[in-house]
Amino acid sequence: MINQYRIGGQVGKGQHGEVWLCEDTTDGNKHVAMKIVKRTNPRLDKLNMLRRKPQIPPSGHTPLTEVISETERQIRKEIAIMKKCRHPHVVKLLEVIDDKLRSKIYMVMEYLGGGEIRWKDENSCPTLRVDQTRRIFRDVTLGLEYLHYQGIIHRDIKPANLLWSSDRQTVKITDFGVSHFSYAQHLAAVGKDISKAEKYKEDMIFMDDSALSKTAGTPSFYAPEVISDDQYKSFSSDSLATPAQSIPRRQITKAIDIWALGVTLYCFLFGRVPFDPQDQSEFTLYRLICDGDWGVLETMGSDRVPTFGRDPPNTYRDTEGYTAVKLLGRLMKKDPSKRIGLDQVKV
Ligand SMILES: Nc1ncnc2c1ncn2[C@@H]1O[C@H](COP(=O)(O)OP(=O)(O)OP(=O)(O)O)[C@@H](O)[C@H]1O
Repeated sequence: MINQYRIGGQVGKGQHGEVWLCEDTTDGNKHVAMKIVKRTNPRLDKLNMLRRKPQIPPSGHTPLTEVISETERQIRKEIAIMKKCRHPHVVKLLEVIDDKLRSKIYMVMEYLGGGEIRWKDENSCPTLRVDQTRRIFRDVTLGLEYLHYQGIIHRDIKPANLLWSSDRQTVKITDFGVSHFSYAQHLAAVGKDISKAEKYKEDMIFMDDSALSKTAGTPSFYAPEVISDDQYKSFSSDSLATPAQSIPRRQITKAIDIWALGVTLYCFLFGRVPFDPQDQSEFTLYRLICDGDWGVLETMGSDRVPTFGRDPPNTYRDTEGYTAVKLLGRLMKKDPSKRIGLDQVKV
């Protein structure tokens, strides 16, 4: 037992901790999910320290106990972001238990008993019908629209982070492990001026937009602007003449989630990722994402709805295939400024 929660079986394991199914004995033994994370992870802490500059250096007044590890900082950020979220298509954080004695943090969340979305079979054929994909896509779009309105960039939208509710009627966005809260983006979303902002002052620790320039998420779902010049361009032949430092870094915005939503939709419709290098190398993957095109199979979904190809003629305008391929094209526009917005996606 941890407080009122009776621990059952393990449902998953992530980079930072394990997720367990629990019963809330004060609420009719209702199922909840508990993510148990250690406050420190020496291996990850060391790796992260190498990757980033400290954001808030401990001052002479900072007690030693307040100097938190990199792992704990990430967990606190994840918790702060989840606390902001109350939406039918975003996993709900119910409670946080801080166990200082065991140096652990327990995150109690609503239990999404339907598990991960199965979108391909062993032959990489799609397992979802087009109407099922449409429903899932609608749920994710609404959840993502809410996150962006809150100023949250998820940064790891992919099928594995979309879980079914127990009744399999609803899909919810989960895993805020690499998400970012930007006060500036929140104000922009609600149409306010940053200089007049007083609220959220306690979130200063999470507002450093420079952290956005660090690559995070899952490579197959990276948007072109996420692939930093030092990862791709500095190794490309052009860069022999142009040092990587001289190429300006592109701004990372919520548009990276829209791209990842496009890759996710592609996975659901075709049972494979749009950019899949034969040599399995990360460099080729980055090149394909930045400069390559994606293919369209003749049919989409397990019900094999015709697509009419990559650039279907207007005569197919009223078909589902035409609409889906056009939508994929607008979601996966290489230039983030030309990428479709969620308001148009909904239309
Ligand atoms: N609220 C939940 N309800 C049911 N299962 C969940 C819930 N949250 C997570 N899981 C399951 O537990 C697994 C581990 O989740 P967790 O978020 O810790 O790790 P992850 O998705 O691998 O991310 P990371 O390694 O970045 O922390 C997930 O794959 C998911 O299947």
